[in-house]
Amino acid sequence: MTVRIGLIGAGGMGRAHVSRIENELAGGEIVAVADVNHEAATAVAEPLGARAYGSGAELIADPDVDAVLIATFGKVHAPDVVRAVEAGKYVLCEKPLATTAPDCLDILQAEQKTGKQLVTVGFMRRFDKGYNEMREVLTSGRLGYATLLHCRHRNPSVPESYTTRNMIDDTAIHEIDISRFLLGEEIAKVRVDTPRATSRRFEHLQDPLVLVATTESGVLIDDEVNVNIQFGYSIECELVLEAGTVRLGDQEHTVLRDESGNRNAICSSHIDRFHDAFNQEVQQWIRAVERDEHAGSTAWDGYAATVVVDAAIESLENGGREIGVAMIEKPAFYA
Ligand SMILES: NC(=O)c1ccc[n+]([C@@H]2O[C@H](COP(=O)([O-])OP(=O)(O)OC[C@H]3O[C@@H](n4cnc5c(N)ncnc54)[C@H](O)[C@@H]3O)[C@@H](O)[C@H]2O)c1
Ligand SMILES: O[C@H]1[C@H](O)[C@@H](O)[C@H](O)[C@@H](O)[C@H]1O
Repeated sequence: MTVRIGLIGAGGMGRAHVSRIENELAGGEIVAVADVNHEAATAVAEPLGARAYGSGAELIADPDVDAVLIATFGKVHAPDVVRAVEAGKYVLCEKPLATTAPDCLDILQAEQKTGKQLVTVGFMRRFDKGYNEMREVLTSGRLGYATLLHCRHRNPSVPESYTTRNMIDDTAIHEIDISRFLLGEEIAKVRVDTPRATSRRFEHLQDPLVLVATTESGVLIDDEVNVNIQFGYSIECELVLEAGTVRLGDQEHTVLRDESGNRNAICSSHIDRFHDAFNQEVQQWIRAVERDEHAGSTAWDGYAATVVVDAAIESLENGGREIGVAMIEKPAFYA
């Protein structure tokens, strides 16, 4: 069976997913594309012989769409996720699931009503080889339990429209999710530190930021979010255990050695750094939809990350005060 996929959001991420589904992965085809910018939808749809729509609602109602891939702006994800779920369609929604906890709760409620897990959140780092090896070191128990997790999320630059809030709800959300994935527990409290700002930023940005979070068992997580580092895209992570440490290895496949020394190439964005993880994520989702099964992170994971984002933003707005993360009790549906 070929899974007939409808894409909502024909921007950078949407087009990257179309390219992987059409050229690199098996088992899926794009049959419809929706974007509020109808021209953008048509430009992606036409070469594929797919239908173009001006809204997610029309695309979700199309009976030829088996499953929905959402790559619109985070703050507009929720209504389309709810519509897709109510239509009984599997949905892979780019991160964040939604930008507020109430929007995430609407999704959790809609999904539970169907009695079936239909929502996957695009936390693609969960498919990265390095993070999975780190997790294996922790779960094997051979180095004891975790005490600290050091993370760095560095982007070369961001557009002027990018806000300080986005540094948390769009960028740090990756570390919030991967910390939960690695450590297997929830984050209990968080604060945001604001060091001296770089001159290489737009004036309105508080860049860099450091999120300092503590998990339920007391593991301390520090996450440097630095979105104007200039030199490239650099994601680092080190887990400290009782009897050793494990960190993500070098991001590139080769190291060049010549008269200038040893060096490897620098990634330029999430597209090259997480190419394999994105492919794994989308391929596993397509295969799972074929089998009528859920794959990847759940709507609960989307909610759990967003409540930490909310607490971090509250901290930022209150001079870096530590804020407790207020979560609902996890429904048995997501156990
Ligand atoms: N996993 C990752 O590492 C990663 C990387 C980049 C972006 N993303 C996520 O992908 C999503 C899209 O990001 P992007 O960089 O492609 O943004 P983008 O601005 O390039 O594209 C977004 C598109 O959505 C369309 N759109 C906006 N609101 C809409 C609506 N209500 N209905 C239909 N179309 C609508 C816009 O017209 C635009 O074409 C975001 O959620 C972002 O966080 C994830
Ligand atoms: O590092 C990038 C960057 O911070 C983007 O703004 C975000 O949308 C991506 O998801 C992330 O991988």
